[in-house]
Amino acid sequence: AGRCRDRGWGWNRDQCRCLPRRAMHVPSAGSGPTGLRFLGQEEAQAIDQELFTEYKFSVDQLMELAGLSCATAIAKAYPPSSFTTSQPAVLVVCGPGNNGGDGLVCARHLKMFGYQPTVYYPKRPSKPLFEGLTTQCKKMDIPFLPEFPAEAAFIDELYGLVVDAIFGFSFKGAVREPFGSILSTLERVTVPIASIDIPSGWDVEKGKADGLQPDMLISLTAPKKAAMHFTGRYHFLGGRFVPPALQEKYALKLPAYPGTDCVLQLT
Ligand SMILES: NC(=O)C1=CN([C@@H]2O[C@H](COP(=O)(O)OP(=O)(O)OC[C@H]3O[C@@H](n4cnc5c(N)ncnc54)[C@H](O)[C@@H]3O)[C@@H](O)[C@H]2O)[C@H](O)CC1
Ligand SMILES: [K+]
Repeated sequence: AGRCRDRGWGWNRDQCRCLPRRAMHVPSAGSGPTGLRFLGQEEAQAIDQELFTEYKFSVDQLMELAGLSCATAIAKAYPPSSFTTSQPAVLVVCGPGNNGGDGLVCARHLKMFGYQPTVYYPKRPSKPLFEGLTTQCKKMDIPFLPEFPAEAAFIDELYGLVVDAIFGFSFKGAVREPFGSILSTLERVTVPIASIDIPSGWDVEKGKADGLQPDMLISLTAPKKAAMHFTGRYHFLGGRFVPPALQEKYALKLPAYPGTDCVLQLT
């Protein structure tokens, strides 16, 4: 089981054993077991835009629901009692866009749920939304790291989980600094990584075979095509805010969320 934590290895639920990730089954078509659709990058952005322009949601409304979904999914997969560190310490790494905003909301809810989150947020947009979310975290006594840990081993020692909120569905091209160095350190950590919406550094449609291999993926609204290449243990769907007419327009075929839950476990 120790090998399962090694980079390049993961738990295969079908065969109930650890396997090299490259040997695992990768679905080939554009739809998953429930028939739900995997979105392309432009389609994900179009749905996002329509939620704001046609359906009149505000970004902070949807971000709050997205971040709450992420914290809820994390609490289901990694309850505080499962941490081997003295405290349920979580490192939340936030990027410069809305994916990073989801990370800040997630950190705040994790704190409410009894975790000890620490945020690293190197590129902060000077917009009231992100400034407000940062202040909310600070006023909840969530520490912000001035520098990223230089060694993956420091992260393994101090934290039981890393939340990857660096890039979401708008990521394009080669990773620019400082995120290239951050991602190469994260690729070497052995504690589980939970990625929000897309494993950061992955092409939104094609994935990245030699990139970050998170243990958990929380797809928001609907999984993007990259999710077909996800081989970690937990895949959750969150962001239960898409009105039925919009679900129908984009033929999302979302599975039914259980009761009043804001997340649904896909695998
Ligand atoms: N409808 C929904 O499901 C909602 C999802 N949310 C979350 O929002 C992100 C998408 O947010 P967006 O701001 O459009 O983009 P990103 O966060 O993915 O990143 C943009 C940010 O990153 C920079 N960037 C892009 N490519 C690179 C690169 N190669 N190197 C370095 N930097 C790069 C870019 O300049 C921008 O600054 C979605 O995934 C969800 O997580 C909303 O919270 C709610 C609605
Ligand atoms: K991410």
